[in-house]
Amino acid sequence: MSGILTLNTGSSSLKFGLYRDAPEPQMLLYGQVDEIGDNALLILNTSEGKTKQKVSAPTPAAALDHVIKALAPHITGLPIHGVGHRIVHGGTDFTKPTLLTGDVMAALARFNPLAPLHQPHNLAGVEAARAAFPDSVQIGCFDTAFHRGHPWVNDTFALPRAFYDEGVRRYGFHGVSYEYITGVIKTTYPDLHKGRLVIAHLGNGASMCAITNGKSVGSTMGFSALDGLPMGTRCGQIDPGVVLYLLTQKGMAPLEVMEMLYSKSGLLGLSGITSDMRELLASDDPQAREAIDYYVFRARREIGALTAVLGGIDALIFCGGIGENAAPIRSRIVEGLEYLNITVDPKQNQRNARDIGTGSTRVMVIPTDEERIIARAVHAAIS
Ligand SMILES: Nc1ncnc2c1ncn2[C@@H]1O[C@H](COP(=O)(O)OP(=O)(O)O)[C@@H](O)[C@H]1O
Ligand SMILES: CC(=O)OP(=O)(O)O
Ligand SMILES: [Mg+2]
Repeated sequence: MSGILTLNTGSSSLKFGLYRDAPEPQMLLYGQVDEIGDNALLILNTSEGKTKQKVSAPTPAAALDHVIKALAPHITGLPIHGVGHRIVHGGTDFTKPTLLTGDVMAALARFNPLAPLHQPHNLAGVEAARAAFPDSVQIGCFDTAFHRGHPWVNDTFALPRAFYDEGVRRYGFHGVSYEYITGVIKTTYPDLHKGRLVIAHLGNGASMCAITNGKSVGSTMGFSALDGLPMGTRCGQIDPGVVLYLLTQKGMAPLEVMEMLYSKSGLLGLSGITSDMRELLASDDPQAREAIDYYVFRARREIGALTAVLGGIDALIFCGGIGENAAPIRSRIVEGLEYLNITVDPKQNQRNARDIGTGSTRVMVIPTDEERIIARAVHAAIS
């Protein structure tokens, strides 16, 4: 009997899952360390219920130490043979789950500047897991991999050609989540699988993906995880002229601009209050309302754009923390999409039901499960 651990290490949270190895890995527990820092919170969900514990975890490695302590009683007799990691950026080369050797880690570290909120933390999680479980293999699953078959026109920017060749192109992210949702569609609704899907992954980070025949043909995220929809703290689509203005006219330093675009913009920047959609929905502050107005407007606009890429739409699928739970956001996004036969039933929407649509285009809510995709990849690697 062996165990599989999955890790999704971010700048402010570390999510983990423990599985018993099997062709369809069996989840034993899952949890997360939130707000990595001196006042972090370790949440553990087991068959016996949920526990929460304040911990001091100034770094992702320190957070992993707490996770390992919490796992100890659950992994006696279940040696961890493989640890699977969500790695946000795999560039053009890493198109499938990969053994994270020293050479691969060095190659992946080159993408740190392209995903500064994610990649360095993802890689730190790998090193911490390697040290904690020296007998295990480390497997990386890449958020960019699902998008690698994009048609060229969806991958390129209209810059001098040499930049595309050196890797300045639209990669697309959240691929592990899109792979999971596409898999659910394939097994549960085989007819729909052949159709034209727009999946909206609306979490802290957010993107949408256009899929046909189970393959990604377009995504709102591009070269970095900044592009496309506005997010918790990231700006989403922006005219590059704004960045030039900030640098050349306002005299902002490049790192200052980066910090602003990644960590001070999006819902947080517009509302001036919070990046958390729950708090914004509960607030009657006019700026909170405007932040939501912009979020909804951009989401609706991108559904239209991706529908154009697909030449029509058969299903719109919501996932991610906001997509799965925020009924008022879903109903506002679809307002005005009647022309695409997208309408929702208010009661079904309120219940976060799987099928919430009333028109000929299906509208669905499917909880994503990135950890399961990672656990399956580890199973394949260790069997
Ligand atoms: N019931 C809810 N209503 C509205 N928003 C919610 C609800 N539950 C979670 N969210 C939002 O989901 C977002 C986090 O999404 P999640 O997918 O968990 O993030 P991450 O990208 O870190 O995995 C936050 O903005 C949070 O407010
Ligand atoms: C790529 C990305 O934005 O990831 P997350 O949603 O985990 O921040
Ligand atoms: Mg997420």
